[in-house]
Amino acid sequence: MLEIDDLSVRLPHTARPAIDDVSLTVAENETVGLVGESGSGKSLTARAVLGLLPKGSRTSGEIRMDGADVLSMSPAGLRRHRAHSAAMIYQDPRAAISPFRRIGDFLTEIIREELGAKAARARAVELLGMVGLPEPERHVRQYPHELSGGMLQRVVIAAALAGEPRLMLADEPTTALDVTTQAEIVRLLRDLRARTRTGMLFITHDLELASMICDRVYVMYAGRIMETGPTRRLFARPRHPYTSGLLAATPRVSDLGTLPPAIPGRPPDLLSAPPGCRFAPRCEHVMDSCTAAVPPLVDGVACVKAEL
Ligand SMILES: Nc1ncnc2c1ncn2[C@@H]1O[C@H](COP(=O)(O)OP(=O)(O)OP(=O)(O)O)[C@@H](O)[C@H]1O
Repeated sequence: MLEIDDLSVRLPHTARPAIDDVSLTVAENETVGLVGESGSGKSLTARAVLGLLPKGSRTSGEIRMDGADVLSMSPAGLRRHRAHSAAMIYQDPRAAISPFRRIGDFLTEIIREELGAKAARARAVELLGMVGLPEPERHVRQYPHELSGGMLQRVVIAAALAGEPRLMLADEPTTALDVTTQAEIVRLLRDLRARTRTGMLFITHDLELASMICDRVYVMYAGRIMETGPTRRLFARPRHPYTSGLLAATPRVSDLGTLPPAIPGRPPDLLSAPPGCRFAPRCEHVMDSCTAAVPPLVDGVACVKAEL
């Protein structure tokens, strides 16, 4: 359904591409994780899928949604694409909804023209029911400040579903919520996928969360895919030192009182381009050949050591 081929995106005044030769697919009814530390290029990848890259970006490669080339779509084509083929769920629901608009108006924004006011309102009530809100008839008349963060995130998900998109792009959809609400939203996304067959690209820095919901995972670092594979295999037997490092650094409640080992150092910013493997400066297994050339992704892993 979604096919990204060798996508590179370079932002103005930077030393290396923010997205560097990324290939990624999402099939119908599949949930795919895009995981990595802050600044690795996850959000930018989602924005590229929506045709929403920052001005002045230089792009190469291809993004196809059901065969249609996203990067060459007209403005009208892109509007249709964002409503009906790929819809975004953002991290912070309070930032996504204007505080001055009623929930019903927000929800019917993209369908009002097509359906007319009355049918759009009925659809808004139906959508709020779909995402498990208790009193849809009342909620459509309410303003955002009258709902909790978790309820508002359900509204944002309902809005994403309004145009019956084929694909949902969920960018850290639970990060702004407390843990109990996080679990509820993850459950909702899982249920919706079973009911609607919508594919999902689930973006997160949280590996545990990815393991709960994703069929496959791509691990991204400094704009490149370091490793990819089925979730279960990736977590049981990580092959890239970065994936192992991320897994080891994930805190677990059972390890009470001990801090997990963090990966030393920080990811490179866009003004530096370490030669060869981008992760080499932080890698405990680094060898001379690591800095000689960028290791290609072979058989799901981009690491010289994994090929030995
Ligand atoms: N509009 C923009 N202008 C300039 N630089 C940008 C812009 N958007 C993203 N970047 C830069 O591109 C890189 C990738 O950012 P991106 O937001 O995709 O990372 P991320 O993995 O989603 O991280 P986070 O979890 O912090 O959002 C970062 O270095 C970021 O500073």
